Order: sequence, then structure tokens, then C-alpha cells
Amino acid sequence: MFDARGPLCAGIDPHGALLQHWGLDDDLAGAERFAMTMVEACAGTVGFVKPQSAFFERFGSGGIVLLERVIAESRQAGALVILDVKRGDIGSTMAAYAQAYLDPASSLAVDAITVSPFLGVGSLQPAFDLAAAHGKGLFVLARTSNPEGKQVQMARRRDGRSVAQSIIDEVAEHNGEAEPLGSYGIVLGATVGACASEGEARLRESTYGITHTQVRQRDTAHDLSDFNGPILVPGMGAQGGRPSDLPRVLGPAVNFAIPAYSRQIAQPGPAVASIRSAVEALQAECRAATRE
Ligand SMILES: O=C(O)c1cc(=O)[nH]c(=O)n1[C@@H]1O[C@H](COP(=O)(O)O)[C@@H](O)[C@H]1O
Repeated sequence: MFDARGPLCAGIDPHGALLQHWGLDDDLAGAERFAMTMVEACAGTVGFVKPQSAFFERFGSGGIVLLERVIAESRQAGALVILDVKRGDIGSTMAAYAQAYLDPASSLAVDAITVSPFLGVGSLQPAFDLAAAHGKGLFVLARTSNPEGKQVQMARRRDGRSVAQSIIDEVAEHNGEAEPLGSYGIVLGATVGACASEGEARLRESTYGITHTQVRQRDTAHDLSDFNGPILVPGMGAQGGRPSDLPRVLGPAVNFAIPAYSRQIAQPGPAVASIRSAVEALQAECRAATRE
């Protein structure tokens, strides 16, 4: 998929602000128009689409029916569907979540889902098992794109590793020696190590006595050299991440990157041709940044 269609993942997030920007009402009919236009513009050309479940759930059962349609039509158009649901619970409940999204008998079954390991990576075992049984994938949150994630994810364990690194290492174990790539990925935000502004960089320097470059190096010090799974990289575009950030954030694993854009690719809409040409331009940039 990386070679055939490129690494870019098109997020399908029927955001209230985007619906308004497209001249639509923020209701189920508006979300349907938005989501199906994004499917038409993207799913036949990109390798991966990523609907965010919350933007559909907010419309209740009608939103779930719409999500089912987005999933079915995206897969029919040849894209792999990564459903962003960030599920994570005690093992017995996790088994039910896994059944909902990874069992082909479910109308919400997709190719992969995002999962949260903060009840312990071990609590996700039923999802690993069901994914293996049905040839599906998981993306485990390791270092998220939001600034608040750092406090938990970069906390140091007694063995010196960060929490994020220990998650990366545990997921790598699940992939074992899989060739060319295991089915279990991680989520690593493109914004990691970034300062919101020059002012913030100067404030950090004067407050903590360390330069922005040092902060950035510390924040991006993930060892991905043994990681043989796909890496979902949100935080692109609207949150500030650029294709040129990918080598800095991912180092040797840059060619496993799936850079994900949601708001930025919908911005030129609602015209299908405008969305498609924006996606194609970003696809070319991401391909160049991840295949050097
Ligand atoms: O798992 C995700 O996709 C995700 C993880 C993360 O660390 N940060 C993050 O922004 N996301 C999701 O990626 C999308 C980002 O949207 P944009 O900022 O509009 O590109 C949203 O659907 C988020 O929920």
C-alpha cells in the first residue's frame, strides 16, 4: 500500500467548524454530505482513510449508520480503513470492543483501530488475539500529538525508559520477526518536540535553562530502530506537523510512517477536485519525506 498509493492517511472528521466552512448545517445530513464527499475525493487514491468515531457518534444511531457506510465505501474504493476509536479497557471488556471493530461479522469491522494502552498494554491482549485471528491491525497510542500527553508518556520508569518507549518496545514484541512489517503499529504525533511559538521556545530556555534544541532532542528520543510495524503520525497540518518533520521525529523508522491529515485536507472543500489536488500535493511531499 505504501508503494502503490503512498503513505498519506486521509482523516474523515465531520467537525462542526468544517461543516460550517463548507456551508453545511452541523447535523447528520451535513455530516453525511461531508463524509461521503471526503470518501469520493480520497478513498480511490489514498492508501489509508481514518474516520474518527466521535465525530459520527455525536449524531447517535444515525451517525453510526453513516460511519458504517463510510467504512464500506472506503474499503470498496480500495483504501484500508483505520478507525480512530482509541479504545482501552480491562481485558474482558476489551474483548467486546475488539469484536465490535475487528470481527468481520460486525457491521463496524475495519482493517485496523487505534487503541489506548493506559490500562496496561497487557489489557489489550484480546484485541491483539482477535486482530491476529482475522488479519487485522492495531495502532497503540505511544506518544500522542497533544501537548498534555507528554506528562504521562514521557514519565520515566525505574528502568530509565520513558512510558512511551516501553509501549513501543511491548508492541515491537508482538510483531516479532514479521516480514516485511508486523500488523501492530504505534501512534506517534508529528508535533513531538515542537514548540508552539518562538516565544514558548525562549520561555522554556529562560525557565529551565535548556535550549529548544535540547528539549526537542529529549522529547524525540524514542528508539525505533527495532520497531517493525507501521507508525501512524497524526498532528500533521492543522496541529503544525509538516512532512519535513517526519525524519526528525521517526529517524530510521521514517519509511514506516503513515502521516495523517484531517482538517487540512478538508479545508479546500467542498469541491471534490480541490480536495483531491490538495491531497495529491501532500501525498507527493510525504512520499518524498518518507522514501529518501
Ligand atoms: O489516534 C489519532 O488518530 C490521534 C492521535 C493523536 O495523538 N493525535 C491526534 O490528533 N489524533 C487524531 O488525529 C486527528 C487529527 O486531526 P487534524 O488535527 O485535523 O489533522 C483527530 O481525529 C485526532 O483525534
